[in-house]
Amino acid sequence: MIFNTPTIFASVALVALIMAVCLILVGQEHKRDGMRTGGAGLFAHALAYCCFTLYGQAPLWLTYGVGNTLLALALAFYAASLLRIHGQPVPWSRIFVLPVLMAVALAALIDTREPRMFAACLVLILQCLLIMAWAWRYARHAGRAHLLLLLGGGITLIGLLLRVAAIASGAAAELPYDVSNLRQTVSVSIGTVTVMMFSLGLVLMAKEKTETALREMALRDALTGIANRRAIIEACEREIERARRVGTQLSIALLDIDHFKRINDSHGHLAGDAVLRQAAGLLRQRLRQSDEVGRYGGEEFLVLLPDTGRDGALTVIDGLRGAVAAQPAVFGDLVLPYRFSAGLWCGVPAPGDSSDSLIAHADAALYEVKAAGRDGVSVAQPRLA
Ligand SMILES: Nc1nc2c(ncn2[C@@H]2O[C@H](COP(=O)(O)OP(=O)(O)OP(=O)(O)O)[C@@H](O)[C@H]2O)c(=O)[nH]1
Repeated sequence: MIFNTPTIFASVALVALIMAVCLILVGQEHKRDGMRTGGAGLFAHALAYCCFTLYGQAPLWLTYGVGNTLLALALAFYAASLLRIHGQPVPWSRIFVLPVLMAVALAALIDTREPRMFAACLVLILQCLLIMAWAWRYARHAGRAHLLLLLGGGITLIGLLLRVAAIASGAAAELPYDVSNLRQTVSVSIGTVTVMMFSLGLVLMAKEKTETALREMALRDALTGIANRRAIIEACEREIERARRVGTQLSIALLDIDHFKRINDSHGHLAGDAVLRQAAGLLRQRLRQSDEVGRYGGEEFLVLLPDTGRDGALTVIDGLRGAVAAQPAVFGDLVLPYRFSAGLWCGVPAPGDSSDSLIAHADAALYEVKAAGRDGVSVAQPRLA
């Protein structure tokens, strides 16, 4: 089916304009999430296609030169939007090199036919490749929205390569923007795919990014930055299940800072917060990557030591106690020494064991240490077979 080429240009321009207005309106609320930048790209896209619509009725420098430069500008904004959505700094001067190159090349080659067409396609191809590379690099871990950019970029690339092939094979005369034939219908309709897939891809990417950030926030303790109670209990369930399945040892340690209330009462809540932050940082720093630590309660931390039996766990806890003694917390000019007590459960989880029951054993051991004067470790008694 062959469509009238200027009509396709006008339709794409209208779609791009509507979507630009939507994104710019939505982006007002969240200035840094890349929506307004994406909207600016769509606006440039719409203007570019308006220029193409006028082909044959207005000067070539406007319909071809400005039109293609606006299209390059649109792709530059899409690339910038992608970076903004993923919290990356936008290298504005480098991003605009390709649109500037397009403007300069078309100014120099506007009176030629094949060279100017080649130059325009080449710059757009480079920009598509850049968007695809950045979508792959920055977005693939957040979800699947990057696939839309990869697909949209890929289809646009195919369209551009078909144009290059047509120009190279001497068919450039069939490609002016006011000629309607099958080749033009296919090639120009691809512009619709670019607009739809890039804009939808960017919006979904922003959504995925926000969801990832919310998920992270829901599992982090705001004060210390380590896992919160919910996250560490989930991790505990996972480790219990894994240790039971594989039949390996697991140690669960409940650490509680001694007389923490006194720190708050003597130096204020902010000093207490500084102690909690320092303790959390120290635990994270001293433990292995495969170990897990989370804030279980006010001044209580839960530590999971996979593949670690009683002796190993006692060595780890002694190491932590030594580190805490050697590195008191600091709050302004204040040096705040602190100690902690630890209750441990160690063993291979049995079928009925859950995080609740094993943490309760560690808690009972911790209670013994507190009752015996604090600043020590106790291991829950192994269950009788
Ligand atoms: N600064 C600060 N204090 C907190 C936070 N969460 C809980 N606390 C305080 O931690 C204190 C815990 O007090 P207790 O449960 O009596 O424990 P403790 O003083 O450490 O006594 P022992 O555990 O028996 O050694 C309370 O005063 C809580 O207000 C927090 O996020 N920041």
